[in-house]
Amino acid sequence: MADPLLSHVPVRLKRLPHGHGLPLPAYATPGAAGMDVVSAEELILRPGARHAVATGFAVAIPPGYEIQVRPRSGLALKHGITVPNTPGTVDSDYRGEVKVILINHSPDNFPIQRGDRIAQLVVSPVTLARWDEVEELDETMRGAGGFGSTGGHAGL
Ligand SMILES: O=c1ccn([C@H]2C[C@H](O)[C@@H](COP(=O)(O)OP(=O)(O)OP(=O)(O)O)O2)c(=O)[nH]1
Ligand SMILES: [Mg+2]
Repeated sequence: MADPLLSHVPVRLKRLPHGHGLPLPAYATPGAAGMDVVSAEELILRPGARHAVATGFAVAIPPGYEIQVRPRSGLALKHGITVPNTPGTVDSDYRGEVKVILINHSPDNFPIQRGDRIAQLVVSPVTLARWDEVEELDETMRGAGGFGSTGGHAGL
């Protein structure tokens, strides 16, 4: 049988000194879209605070791809911990440490241990576009209507 990993996009990853001993980002199940990524540092995220959490590695994403940094729903639902810039964008030409920006929306301190799974990384193709500037745009049924123009939430 063909190796299923053959169809995976290879991404070069360099472990940084403070990342030694940590598991690499990994899919928790065979059908997972994101790889869980762990913290390379220990900290306490106070209520309302933000922090760019170290992951302990840098990457060279192949041209034509990006890595999206997304929150974990369990942390969001149970602890109010999310990624304020979600989806975070790691560009293919970025060679610095991958960081996970976290914010604590709960009234409680949120302690993070080294090795805790804090977010997930989705490797995704990027479509590059160019602008084709014109004087007039074609007409549509929607026109300029937006922001709830087709109807609001029941009761509003
Ligand atoms: O969650 C994130 C978001 C960004 N980055 C790194 C990789 C990315 O390639 C770089 C720049 O990110 P972005 O373009 O979102 O930030 P910016 O504020 O526009 O900074 P810059 O002017 O450096 O592009 O920062 C991360 O490590 N994690
Ligand atoms: Mg930028």
